Amino acid sequence: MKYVIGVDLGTSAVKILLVNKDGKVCQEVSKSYPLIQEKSGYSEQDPEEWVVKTVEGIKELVQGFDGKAEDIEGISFSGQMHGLVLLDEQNEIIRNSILWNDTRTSEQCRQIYEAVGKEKLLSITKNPALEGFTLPKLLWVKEHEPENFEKASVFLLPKDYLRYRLTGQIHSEYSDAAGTLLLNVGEKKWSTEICEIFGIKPELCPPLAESHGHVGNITSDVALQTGLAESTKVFAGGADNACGAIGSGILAEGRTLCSVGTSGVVLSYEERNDQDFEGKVHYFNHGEENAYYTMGVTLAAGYSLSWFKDTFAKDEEFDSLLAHIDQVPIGANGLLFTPYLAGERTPYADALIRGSFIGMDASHQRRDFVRSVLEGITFSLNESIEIFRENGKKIDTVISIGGGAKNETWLQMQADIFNAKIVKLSSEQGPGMGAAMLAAYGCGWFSSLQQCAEHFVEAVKTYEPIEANVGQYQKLFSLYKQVYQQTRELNEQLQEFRK
Ligand SMILES: Nc1ncnc2c1ncn2[C@@H]1O[C@H](COP(=O)(O)OP(=O)(O)O)[C@@H](O)[C@H]1O
Ligand SMILES: O=C(CO)[C@@H](O)[C@H](O)COP(=O)(O)O
Repeated sequence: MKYVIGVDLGTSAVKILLVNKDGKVCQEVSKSYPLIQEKSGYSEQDPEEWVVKTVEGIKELVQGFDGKAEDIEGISFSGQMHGLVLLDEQNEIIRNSILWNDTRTSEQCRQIYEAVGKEKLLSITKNPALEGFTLPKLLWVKEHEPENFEKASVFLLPKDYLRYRLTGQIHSEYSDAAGTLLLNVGEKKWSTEICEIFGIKPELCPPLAESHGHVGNITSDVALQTGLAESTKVFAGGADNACGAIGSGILAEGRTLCSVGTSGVVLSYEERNDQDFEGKVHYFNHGEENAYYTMGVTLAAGYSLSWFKDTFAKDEEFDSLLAHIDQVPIGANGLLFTPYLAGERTPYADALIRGSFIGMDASHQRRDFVRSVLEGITFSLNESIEIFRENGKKIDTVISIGGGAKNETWLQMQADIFNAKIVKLSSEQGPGMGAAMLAAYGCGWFSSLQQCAEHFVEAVKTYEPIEANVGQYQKLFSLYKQVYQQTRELNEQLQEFRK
Protein backbone atom coordinates (compact mmCIF):
# COMPACT_ATOMS: atom_id res chain seq x y z
CA MET A 1 0.00 0.00 0.00
CA LYS A 2 1.18 3.56 -0.75
CA TYR A 3 0.69 6.52 1.56
CA VAL A 4 0.83 10.32 1.63
CA ILE A 5 1.20 12.76 4.51
CA GLY A 6 -0.93 15.89 4.94
CA VAL A 7 0.47 18.50 7.34
CA ASP A 8 -1.89 21.21 8.59
CA LEU A 9 0.08 24.03 10.20
CA GLY A 10 -2.81 25.46 12.23
CA THR A 11 -2.78 28.34 14.68
CA SER A 12 -3.23 26.18 17.77
CA ALA A 13 -1.25 23.14 16.61
CA VAL A 14 0.32 21.29 13.71
CA LYS A 15 -1.79 18.27 12.78
CA ILE A 16 -0.21 15.53 10.70
CA LEU A 17 -2.21 12.83 8.91
CA LEU A 18 -0.93 9.64 7.31
CA VAL A 19 -3.43 8.68 4.61
CA ASN A 20 -3.40 5.52 2.47
CA LYS A 21 -4.33 5.15 -1.20
CA ASP A 22 -7.93 4.34 -0.18
CA GLY A 23 -8.21 7.70 1.58
CA LYS A 24 -8.22 6.16 5.03
CA VAL A 25 -6.51 8.14 7.81
CA CYS A 26 -4.11 5.53 9.25
CA GLN A 27 -2.38 7.71 11.82
CA GLU A 28 -2.75 11.19 13.30
CA VAL A 29 -0.32 13.25 15.35
CA SER A 30 -0.90 16.72 16.78
CA LYS A 31 1.63 19.03 18.46
CA SER A 32 0.54 22.35 19.87
CA TYR A 33 2.38 25.66 20.22
CA PRO A 34 1.47 28.93 21.93
CA LEU A 35 0.52 32.35 20.62
CA ILE A 36 2.76 35.23 21.68
CA GLN A 37 0.49 38.18 22.59
CA GLU A 38 2.48 41.08 24.00
CA LYS A 39 -0.28 43.64 23.63
CA SER A 40 -3.99 43.74 22.91
CA GLY A 41 -4.33 43.11 19.18
CA TYR A 42 -0.85 41.58 18.78
CA SER A 43 -0.48 37.91 17.81
CA GLU A 44 2.82 36.29 16.84
CA GLN A 45 4.47 32.87 16.68
CA ASP A 46 8.05 31.71 16.41
CA PRO A 47 8.47 29.96 13.01
CA GLU A 48 11.24 27.80 14.47
CA GLU A 49 8.62 26.30 16.78
CA TRP A 50 6.52 25.25 13.75
CA VAL A 51 9.53 23.43 12.31
CA VAL A 52 10.54 21.73 15.57
CA LYS A 53 6.98 20.54 16.29
CA THR A 54 6.42 19.34 12.72
CA VAL A 55 9.68 17.39 12.61
CA GLU A 56 8.88 15.83 16.02
CA GLY A 57 5.37 14.98 14.83
CA ILE A 58 6.49 13.39 11.54
CA LYS A 59 9.14 11.40 13.42
CA GLU A 60 6.46 10.08 15.81
CA LEU A 61 4.21 9.23 12.89
CA VAL A 62 6.94 7.36 10.99
CA GLN A 63 7.97 5.48 14.15
CA GLY A 64 4.41 4.23 14.56
CA PHE A 65 4.15 3.23 10.88
CA ASP A 66 4.70 -0.44 10.20
CA GLY A 67 5.29 -0.15 6.43
CA LYS A 68 8.46 0.90 4.57
CA ALA A 69 9.34 4.62 4.68
CA GLU A 70 9.64 4.54 0.83
CA ASP A 71 5.92 3.72 0.69
CA ILE A 72 5.18 7.23 1.93
CA GLU A 73 5.34 8.70 -1.54
CA GLY A 74 4.45 12.31 -1.00
CA ILE A 75 3.81 15.06 1.51
CA SER A 76 1.99 18.36 1.24
CA PHE A 77 0.93 21.23 3.45
CA SER A 78 -2.00 23.30 4.57
CA GLY A 79 -1.34 26.38 6.65
CA GLN A 80 -2.80 29.25 8.61
CA MET A 81 -2.99 32.08 6.11
CA HIS A 82 -1.52 35.61 5.87
CA GLY A 83 1.23 35.33 8.54
CA LEU A 84 4.37 37.27 7.62
CA VAL A 85 7.68 35.39 7.82
CA LEU A 86 10.68 37.53 6.86
CA LEU A 87 13.98 35.94 5.85
CA ASP A 88 17.37 37.60 5.40
CA GLU A 89 19.93 36.85 2.68
CA GLN A 90 21.03 33.69 4.47
CA ASN A 91 17.36 32.65 4.70
CA GLU A 92 17.46 33.12 8.47
CA ILE A 93 14.29 34.28 10.27
CA ILE A 94 14.46 38.02 11.00
CA ARG A 95 11.65 38.31 13.57
CA ASN A 96 8.65 36.39 14.89
CA SER A 97 5.87 35.81 12.40
CA ILE A 98 3.05 38.37 12.67
CA LEU A 99 -0.12 36.27 12.34
CA TRP A 100 -3.49 36.55 10.59
CA ASN A 101 -5.27 37.45 13.84
CA ASP A 102 -2.89 40.30 14.67
CA THR A 103 -4.71 43.59 14.17
CA ARG A 104 -2.00 46.18 14.86
CA THR A 105 -2.08 47.39 11.25
CA SER A 106 -5.20 49.58 10.98
CA GLU A 107 -3.06 52.59 10.03
CA GLN A 108 -1.32 50.61 7.26
CA CYS A 109 -4.74 49.55 5.89
CA ARG A 110 -5.73 53.21 5.76
CA GLN A 111 -2.47 54.00 3.89
CA ILE A 112 -3.20 51.21 1.39
CA TYR A 113 -6.64 52.64 0.59
CA GLU A 114 -5.17 56.12 0.31
CA ALA A 115 -2.33 55.07 -2.02
CA VAL A 116 -4.17 52.53 -4.19
CA GLY A 117 -7.85 53.44 -3.87
CA LYS A 118 -10.47 50.90 -2.84
CA GLU A 119 -11.79 50.28 -6.34
CA LYS A 120 -8.37 49.58 -7.81
CA LEU A 121 -7.36 47.42 -4.87
CA LEU A 122 -10.50 45.32 -5.37
CA SER A 123 -9.89 45.06 -9.10
CA ILE A 124 -6.33 43.76 -8.64
CA THR A 125 -6.49 41.76 -5.43
CA LYS A 126 -10.29 41.10 -5.24
CA ASN A 127 -10.08 41.92 -1.54
CA PRO A 128 -10.30 44.90 0.81
CA ALA A 129 -7.39 46.02 3.01
CA LEU A 130 -7.84 44.08 6.25
CA GLU A 131 -5.48 44.14 9.22
CA GLY A 132 -4.91 40.39 9.04
CA PHE A 133 -3.55 40.36 5.48
CA THR A 134 0.17 40.24 4.75
CA LEU A 135 0.83 43.54 2.94
CA PRO A 136 -0.27 45.69 5.92
CA LYS A 137 2.09 43.62 8.12
CA LEU A 138 4.97 44.20 5.71
CA LEU A 139 4.25 47.95 5.75
CA TRP A 140 4.08 47.91 9.56
CA VAL A 141 7.57 46.37 9.69
CA LYS A 142 8.80 48.91 7.12
CA GLU A 143 7.53 51.78 9.30
CA HIS A 144 8.25 50.48 12.81
CA GLU A 145 11.26 48.20 12.28
CA PRO A 146 13.05 49.69 9.25
CA GLU A 147 16.23 47.74 10.08
CA ASN A 148 14.27 44.45 9.78
CA PHE A 149 12.65 45.55 6.53
CA GLU A 150 16.07 46.45 5.09
CA LYS A 151 17.46 43.04 6.04
CA ALA A 152 14.60 41.15 4.35
CA SER A 153 15.43 39.32 1.15
CA VAL A 154 12.18 37.34 0.80
CA PHE A 155 8.87 37.00 2.65
CA LEU A 156 7.08 33.70 3.10
CA LEU A 157 3.73 32.54 4.42
CA PRO A 158 3.75 30.12 7.38
CA LYS A 159 3.43 26.77 5.61
CA ASP A 160 5.75 27.98 2.82
CA TYR A 161 8.43 28.61 5.42
CA LEU A 162 7.86 25.17 6.91
CA ARG A 163 8.11 23.58 3.47
CA TYR A 164 11.31 25.54 2.79
CA ARG A 165 12.86 24.05 5.94
CA LEU A 166 11.93 20.53 4.81
CA THR A 167 13.11 20.93 1.20
CA GLY A 168 15.57 23.83 1.05
CA GLN A 169 13.42 25.28 -1.76
CA ILE A 170 11.68 28.65 -1.58
CA HIS A 171 8.19 28.92 -3.09
CA SER A 172 4.72 30.16 -2.46
CA GLU A 173 1.53 29.05 -4.22
CA TYR A 174 -1.55 30.88 -5.45
CA SER A 175 -4.08 30.07 -2.71
CA ASP A 176 -1.90 31.51 0.06
CA ALA A 177 -0.43 34.28 -2.08
CA ALA A 178 -4.04 35.43 -2.64
CA GLY A 179 -4.23 36.41 1.04
CA THR A 180 -1.27 38.80 0.87
CA LEU A 181 -2.91 41.72 -1.04
CA LEU A 182 0.14 41.57 -3.30
CA LEU A 183 -1.24 39.06 -5.80
CA ASN A 184 -3.22 39.88 -8.89
CA VAL A 185 -5.74 37.16 -8.08
CA GLY A 186 -7.36 36.96 -11.52
CA GLU A 187 -4.06 36.98 -13.46
CA LYS A 188 -2.24 34.73 -10.94
CA LYS A 189 0.91 36.84 -10.70
CA TRP A 190 2.46 39.17 -8.13
CA SER A 191 1.20 42.69 -8.73
CA THR A 192 4.21 44.77 -9.78
CA GLU A 193 1.95 47.81 -9.55
CA ILE A 194 1.20 47.30 -5.86
CA CYS A 195 4.82 46.41 -5.12
CA GLU A 196 5.99 49.62 -6.79
CA ILE A 197 3.48 51.83 -4.96
CA PHE A 198 4.79 50.60 -1.61
CA GLY A 199 8.49 50.33 -2.42
CA ILE A 200 8.53 46.54 -2.18
CA LYS A 201 11.29 45.06 -4.32
CA PRO A 202 9.92 42.29 -6.56
CA GLU A 203 12.51 39.77 -5.25
CA LEU A 204 10.78 39.97 -1.86
CA CYS A 205 7.91 37.97 -3.39
CA PRO A 206 8.73 34.23 -3.72
CA PRO A 207 8.26 32.23 -6.94
CA LEU A 208 4.74 30.83 -7.34
CA ALA A 209 3.64 27.25 -7.92
CA GLU A 210 0.35 25.38 -8.26
CA SER A 211 -0.86 23.75 -5.03
CA HIS A 212 -0.35 20.24 -6.43
CA GLY A 213 3.01 21.22 -7.98
CA HIS A 214 6.05 19.07 -7.15
CA VAL A 215 8.42 21.64 -5.65
CA GLY A 216 11.18 19.48 -4.18
CA ASN A 217 12.07 16.47 -2.09
CA ILE A 218 12.80 15.99 1.60
CA THR A 219 16.41 17.01 2.39
CA SER A 220 18.79 14.31 3.63
CA ASP A 221 18.94 16.07 7.02
CA VAL A 222 15.17 16.04 7.46
CA ALA A 223 15.04 12.43 6.22
CA LEU A 224 17.52 11.55 8.95
CA GLN A 225 15.61 13.45 11.63
CA THR A 226 12.14 12.13 10.72
CA GLY A 227 12.72 8.68 9.24
CA LEU A 228 11.10 9.73 5.95
CA ALA A 229 12.79 8.53 2.75
CA GLU A 230 14.73 11.11 0.72
CA SER A 231 12.60 10.08 -2.24
CA THR A 232 9.48 11.54 -0.55
CA LYS A 233 8.10 14.08 -3.01
CA VAL A 234 7.01 17.43 -1.66
CA PHE A 235 4.01 19.24 -3.16
CA ALA A 236 3.36 22.94 -2.61
CA GLY A 237 0.06 22.68 -0.69
CA GLY A 238 -2.41 25.44 0.04
CA ALA A 239 -3.95 27.95 2.41
CA ASP A 240 -5.77 26.13 5.20
CA ASN A 241 -9.15 27.25 3.95
CA ALA A 242 -8.39 26.19 0.37
CA CYS A 243 -7.17 22.83 1.71
CA GLY A 244 -10.20 22.57 4.00
CA ALA A 245 -12.34 23.04 0.91
CA ILE A 246 -10.46 20.34 -1.01
CA GLY A 247 -10.59 17.98 1.96
CA SER A 248 -14.37 18.47 2.16
CA GLY A 249 -14.99 18.04 -1.55
CA ILE A 250 -15.85 21.73 -2.10
CA LEU A 251 -14.81 21.38 -5.73
CA ALA A 252 -17.96 22.44 -7.59
CA GLU A 253 -20.19 25.50 -7.74
CA GLY A 254 -22.94 25.50 -5.09
CA ARG A 255 -20.96 23.74 -2.35
CA THR A 256 -20.58 25.45 1.05
CA LEU A 257 -18.22 24.77 3.94
CA CYS A 258 -18.20 25.86 7.58
CA SER A 259 -14.96 25.46 9.48
CA VAL A 260 -14.47 26.15 13.17
CA GLY A 261 -10.75 26.16 13.89
CA THR A 262 -9.11 29.01 15.79
CA SER A 263 -10.91 31.21 13.29
CA GLY A 264 -14.27 30.33 11.81
CA VAL A 265 -15.07 30.49 8.12
CA VAL A 266 -18.00 30.03 5.82
CA LEU A 267 -16.72 29.34 2.35
CA SER A 268 -18.29 28.89 -1.05
CA TYR A 269 -16.73 27.52 -4.27
CA GLU A 270 -16.48 29.93 -7.23
CA GLU A 271 -15.75 28.87 -10.79
CA ARG A 272 -15.22 32.44 -11.92
CA ASN A 273 -12.92 35.24 -10.89
CA ASP A 274 -15.11 38.11 -12.07
CA GLN A 275 -17.95 38.20 -9.53
CA ASP A 276 -18.45 41.36 -7.52
CA PHE A 277 -19.06 40.98 -3.79
CA GLU A 278 -17.81 44.57 -3.21
CA GLY A 279 -15.18 43.23 -0.82
CA LYS A 280 -17.83 42.08 1.68
CA VAL A 281 -16.34 38.59 1.62
CA HIS A 282 -12.80 37.40 0.88
CA TYR A 283 -12.24 36.23 -2.72
CA PHE A 284 -9.22 33.94 -3.11
CA ASN A 285 -7.64 31.44 -5.50
CA HIS A 286 -8.59 27.86 -4.65
CA GLY A 287 -6.06 25.05 -4.31
CA GLU A 288 -7.66 23.55 -7.39
CA GLU A 289 -6.07 25.00 -10.51
CA ASN A 290 -7.93 28.04 -11.92
CA ALA A 291 -10.77 27.86 -9.40
CA TYR A 292 -11.68 30.34 -6.66
CA TYR A 293 -13.66 30.60 -3.44
CA THR A 294 -15.39 33.31 -1.45
CA MET A 295 -15.37 33.31 2.32
CA GLY A 296 -16.54 35.17 5.42
CA VAL A 297 -14.29 35.02 8.49
CA THR A 298 -15.00 35.14 12.23
CA LEU A 299 -11.64 35.98 13.76
CA ALA A 300 -12.17 34.30 17.14
CA ALA A 301 -14.43 31.28 16.59
CA GLY A 302 -12.78 28.23 18.19
CA TYR A 303 -10.47 30.75 19.83
CA SER A 304 -13.40 32.15 21.86
CA LEU A 305 -14.09 28.70 23.22
CA SER A 306 -10.44 27.92 23.89
CA TRP A 307 -10.05 31.34 25.58
CA PHE A 308 -13.03 30.49 27.82
CA LYS A 309 -11.58 27.06 28.62
CA ASP A 310 -8.07 28.40 29.31
CA THR A 311 -9.43 31.16 31.53
CA PHE A 312 -12.14 29.35 33.48
CA ALA A 313 -11.49 25.60 33.10
CA LYS A 314 -7.81 25.26 32.31
CA ASP A 315 -7.40 21.64 33.34
CA GLU A 316 -10.53 20.34 31.67
CA GLU A 317 -10.86 18.77 28.23
CA PHE A 318 -13.22 20.37 25.70
CA ASP A 319 -15.53 17.36 25.90
CA SER A 320 -16.02 17.75 29.65
CA LEU A 321 -16.46 21.54 29.38
CA LEU A 322 -19.16 21.01 26.76
CA ALA A 323 -20.77 18.01 28.48
CA HIS A 324 -23.85 19.80 29.85
CA ILE A 325 -24.67 22.32 27.14
CA ASP A 326 -27.63 20.39 25.80
CA GLN A 327 -29.25 20.69 29.23
CA VAL A 328 -29.24 24.48 28.78
CA PRO A 329 -32.14 25.82 26.69
CA ILE A 330 -31.66 27.75 23.44
CA GLY A 331 -30.65 31.31 24.33
CA ALA A 332 -28.58 30.18 27.34
CA ASN A 333 -31.19 31.45 29.80
CA GLY A 334 -30.94 34.96 28.42
CA LEU A 335 -27.18 35.21 27.94
CA LEU A 336 -25.79 36.47 24.64
CA PHE A 337 -22.11 36.38 23.63
CA THR A 338 -20.33 38.17 20.78
CA PRO A 339 -16.99 36.56 19.82
CA TYR A 340 -15.02 39.74 19.09
CA LEU A 341 -12.05 38.85 21.29
CA ALA A 342 -9.59 39.79 18.56
CA GLY A 343 -11.68 42.35 16.67
CA GLU A 344 -13.70 41.12 13.70
CA ARG A 345 -13.57 40.66 9.92
CA THR A 346 -16.98 39.61 8.54
CA PRO A 347 -19.35 41.41 8.39
CA TYR A 348 -17.63 44.19 10.38
CA ALA A 349 -14.04 44.85 9.42
CA ASP A 350 -13.24 46.33 12.83
CA ALA A 351 -10.00 45.87 14.73
CA LEU A 352 -11.22 47.77 17.82
CA ILE A 353 -14.42 45.92 18.63
CA ARG A 354 -14.21 43.46 21.54
CA GLY A 355 -16.50 40.71 22.82
CA SER A 356 -19.41 40.96 25.25
CA PHE A 357 -21.60 38.82 27.43
CA ILE A 358 -24.99 40.53 27.49
CA GLY A 359 -27.68 39.66 30.03
CA MET A 360 -25.69 38.04 32.87
CA ASP A 361 -27.64 37.36 36.03
CA ALA A 362 -26.87 35.61 39.29
CA SER A 363 -28.66 32.42 38.24
CA HIS A 364 -26.27 31.79 35.36
CA GLN A 365 -23.92 28.87 35.75
CA ARG A 366 -20.78 27.99 33.85
CA ARG A 367 -22.75 25.81 31.44
CA ASP A 368 -24.90 28.83 30.43
CA PHE A 369 -21.75 30.73 29.57
CA VAL A 370 -20.40 27.82 27.55
CA ARG A 371 -23.64 27.49 25.60
CA SER A 372 -23.78 31.23 24.95
CA VAL A 373 -20.18 31.15 23.65
CA LEU A 374 -21.09 28.42 21.14
CA GLU A 375 -24.26 30.25 20.13
CA GLY A 376 -22.43 33.56 19.71
CA ILE A 377 -19.73 31.98 17.51
CA THR A 378 -22.40 30.32 15.38
CA PHE A 379 -24.42 33.56 15.07
CA SER A 380 -21.28 35.26 13.85
CA LEU A 381 -20.80 32.56 11.18
CA ASN A 382 -24.46 32.96 10.27
CA GLU A 383 -23.77 36.59 9.38
CA SER A 384 -21.50 35.26 6.60
CA ILE A 385 -24.19 32.80 5.51
CA GLU A 386 -26.61 35.73 5.38
CA ILE A 387 -24.28 37.73 3.07
CA PHE A 388 -24.01 34.76 0.71
CA ARG A 389 -27.78 34.28 0.67
CA GLU A 390 -28.34 38.01 0.09
CA ASN A 391 -26.03 37.70 -2.93
CA GLY A 392 -28.19 35.00 -4.42
CA LYS A 393 -26.45 31.84 -3.23
CA LYS A 394 -28.65 28.93 -2.29
CA ILE A 395 -27.31 27.40 0.91
CA ASP A 396 -29.29 24.36 1.95
CA THR A 397 -26.39 22.05 2.86
CA VAL A 398 -23.16 22.92 4.67
CA ILE A 399 -20.19 20.62 5.28
CA SER A 400 -18.83 21.26 8.75
CA ILE A 401 -15.17 20.70 9.67
CA GLY A 402 -12.49 21.87 12.12
CA GLY A 403 -12.09 21.23 15.85
CA GLY A 404 -15.64 22.54 16.46
CA ALA A 405 -17.12 19.72 14.37
CA LYS A 406 -16.12 17.25 17.09
CA ASN A 407 -19.17 18.23 19.14
CA GLU A 408 -22.59 16.87 18.11
CA THR A 409 -24.63 19.51 19.96
CA TRP A 410 -22.68 22.22 18.16
CA LEU A 411 -23.34 20.56 14.79
CA GLN A 412 -27.10 20.49 15.51
CA MET A 413 -26.85 24.13 16.61
CA GLN A 414 -25.22 24.96 13.26
CA ALA A 415 -28.09 23.22 11.45
CA ASP A 416 -30.66 25.19 13.46
CA ILE A 417 -28.94 28.58 13.24
CA PHE A 418 -27.94 28.27 9.54
CA ASN A 419 -31.31 26.68 8.76
CA ALA A 420 -29.45 24.21 6.55
CA LYS A 421 -28.52 20.54 6.60
CA ILE A 422 -25.10 20.03 8.21
CA VAL A 423 -22.86 17.22 6.98
CA LYS A 424 -20.18 15.72 9.21
CA LEU A 425 -17.27 13.94 7.49
CA SER A 426 -15.30 10.89 8.65
CA SER A 427 -12.41 13.21 9.56
CA GLU A 428 -13.04 16.73 10.86
CA GLN A 429 -9.50 17.55 9.77
CA GLY A 430 -10.42 18.99 6.38
CA PRO A 431 -7.22 21.04 5.88
CA GLY A 432 -4.91 18.11 6.66
CA MET A 433 -6.99 15.86 4.43
CA GLY A 434 -6.91 18.49 1.66
CA ALA A 435 -3.11 18.63 1.95
CA ALA A 436 -2.93 14.82 1.73
CA MET A 437 -5.20 14.96 -1.34
CA LEU A 438 -2.90 17.49 -3.03
CA ALA A 439 -0.03 15.06 -2.44
CA ALA A 440 -2.10 12.12 -3.72
CA TYR A 441 -3.10 14.04 -6.86
CA GLY A 442 0.46 15.34 -7.27
CA CYS A 443 1.78 11.76 -7.06
CA GLY A 444 -0.49 10.88 -9.99
CA TRP A 445 -2.81 8.57 -8.04
CA PHE A 446 -5.83 10.37 -9.52
CA SER A 447 -6.53 12.29 -12.70
CA SER A 448 -8.12 15.22 -10.85
CA LEU A 449 -8.78 16.48 -7.33
CA GLN A 450 -12.46 15.77 -7.92
CA GLN A 451 -11.70 12.14 -8.64
CA CYS A 452 -9.54 12.02 -5.51
CA ALA A 453 -12.41 13.56 -3.48
CA GLU A 454 -14.75 10.81 -4.71
CA HIS A 455 -12.39 8.28 -3.10
CA PHE A 456 -11.23 10.22 -0.04
CA VAL A 457 -14.15 12.33 1.22
CA GLU A 458 -16.71 10.41 3.24
CA ALA A 459 -19.86 11.86 4.83
CA VAL A 460 -20.77 10.01 8.02
CA LYS A 461 -23.72 11.88 9.51
CA THR A 462 -26.15 14.67 8.72
CA TYR A 463 -28.00 17.06 11.02
CA GLU A 464 -31.33 18.45 9.80
CA PRO A 465 -32.59 21.83 11.04
CA ILE A 466 -35.38 21.46 13.63
CA GLU A 467 -38.14 23.92 12.77
CA ALA A 468 -38.99 24.99 16.32
CA ASN A 469 -35.32 25.66 17.08
CA VAL A 470 -34.85 27.60 13.84
CA GLY A 471 -37.63 30.02 14.90
CA GLN A 472 -36.12 30.60 18.35
CA TYR A 473 -32.64 31.17 16.95
CA GLN A 474 -33.99 33.64 14.38
CA LYS A 475 -35.33 35.81 17.22
CA LEU A 476 -32.03 35.59 19.09
CA PHE A 477 -30.04 36.31 15.92
CA SER A 478 -31.81 39.63 15.43
CA LEU A 479 -30.84 40.56 19.02
CA TYR A 480 -27.27 39.32 18.47
CA LYS A 481 -26.89 41.60 15.44
CA GLN A 482 -27.72 44.66 17.55
CA VAL A 483 -24.86 44.08 19.97
CA TYR A 484 -22.17 45.16 17.50
CA GLN A 485 -23.79 48.54 16.81
CA GLN A 486 -24.52 49.13 20.47
CA THR A 487 -21.04 48.29 21.76
CA ARG A 488 -18.91 49.75 18.98
CA GLU A 489 -18.46 53.23 20.45
CA LEU A 490 -18.00 51.90 23.97
CA ASN A 491 -15.17 49.72 22.70
CA GLU A 492 -13.51 52.63 20.95
CA GLN A 493 -13.50 54.53 24.25
CA LEU A 494 -12.16 51.54 26.15
CA GLN A 495 -9.16 51.33 23.83
CA GLU A 496 -6.98 53.59 25.99
CA PHE A 497 -7.35 51.17 28.92
CA ARG A 498 -6.25 48.11 26.96
CA LYS A 499 -2.95 46.35 27.50
N1 LIG B 1 -13.90 18.33 21.56
C1 LIG B 1 -14.15 19.54 21.06
N2 LIG B 1 -15.42 19.99 20.96
C2 LIG B 1 -15.69 21.21 20.46
N3 LIG B 1 -14.75 22.06 20.02
C3 LIG B 1 -13.48 21.66 20.08
C4 LIG B 1 -13.11 20.39 20.58
N4 LIG B 1 -11.76 20.28 20.52
C5 LIG B 1 -11.32 21.44 19.98
N5 LIG B 1 -12.35 22.28 19.73
C6 LIG B 1 -12.29 23.62 19.13
O1 LIG B 1 -11.49 23.53 17.97
C7 LIG B 1 -10.50 24.57 17.98
C8 LIG B 1 -9.25 24.05 17.29
O2 LIG B 1 -9.60 23.61 16.01
P1 LIG B 1 -8.51 23.30 14.90
O3 LIG B 1 -9.27 23.00 13.66
O4 LIG B 1 -7.58 22.26 15.41
O5 LIG B 1 -7.78 24.73 14.86
P2 LIG B 1 -6.48 25.30 14.15
O6 LIG B 1 -6.42 24.68 12.78
O7 LIG B 1 -6.71 26.77 14.14
O8 LIG B 1 -5.26 24.96 14.96
C9 LIG B 1 -10.29 24.93 19.43
O9 LIG B 1 -9.95 26.28 19.54
C10 LIG B 1 -11.65 24.62 20.06
O10 LIG B 1 -12.44 25.77 20.12
O1 LIG C 1 -7.17 34.42 8.40
C1 LIG C 1 -7.76 33.41 8.06
C2 LIG C 1 -8.43 33.32 6.76
O2 LIG C 1 -8.45 34.51 6.05
C3 LIG C 1 -7.78 32.23 8.99
O3 LIG C 1 -8.74 31.30 8.62
C4 LIG C 1 -6.42 31.61 9.08
O4 LIG C 1 -6.16 30.96 7.87
C5 LIG C 1 -6.28 30.71 10.30
O5 LIG C 1 -6.95 29.52 10.25
P1 LIG C 1 -7.17 28.48 11.44
O6 LIG C 1 -5.91 28.32 12.19
O7 LIG C 1 -8.30 28.98 12.26
O8 LIG C 1 -7.57 27.23 10.70
